[in-house]
Amino acid sequence: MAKATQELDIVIVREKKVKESEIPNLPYLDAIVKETMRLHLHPVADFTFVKAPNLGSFEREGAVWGEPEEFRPERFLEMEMDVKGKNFELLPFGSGPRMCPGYSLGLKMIWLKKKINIPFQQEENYA
Ligand code: HEM
Repeated sequence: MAKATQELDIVIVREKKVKESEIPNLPYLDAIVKETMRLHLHPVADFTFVKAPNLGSFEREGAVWGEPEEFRPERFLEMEMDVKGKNFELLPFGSGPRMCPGYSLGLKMIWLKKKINIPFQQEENYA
């Protein structure tokens, strides 16, 4: 939380609200989103992956992650890994032709979650 607050202070300036276009400038918060998905979204995937039932367990695989049960967002700063179906170690939206078509909207909405609690400002040209 301290690191996330510090990143917001440096990049966004306190009291100012975060705009969607500023999300790429917040790598630590992005890493928190990914780490949360790695640890907590795989049970959802387990239910939906009818074609490959154990794909969801890669997210907690020790050989892949090292201390997989530990909440450590920093791991995503040390590696290039996205959540869009390319990296099979982390598939909160599935992969391939039946991958979640709503992933882009889903990823944006995650930043609005109350638990992360980032004050958000609507973009002026937001349709
Ligand atoms: C964080 C939010 C979300 C997560 C974690 C998520 C996750 C998933 C997963 C794991 C699948 C199954 C993929 C597969 O079988 O390979 C799926 C399918 C699907 N998702 Fe999402 N989803 C999210 C948001 C959304 C949103 C916002 C929409 C629509 C606006 C959406 C629409 C769908 C649909 C229609 C499918 C079925 C696709 C198919 O079977 O061809 N999802 N989602």
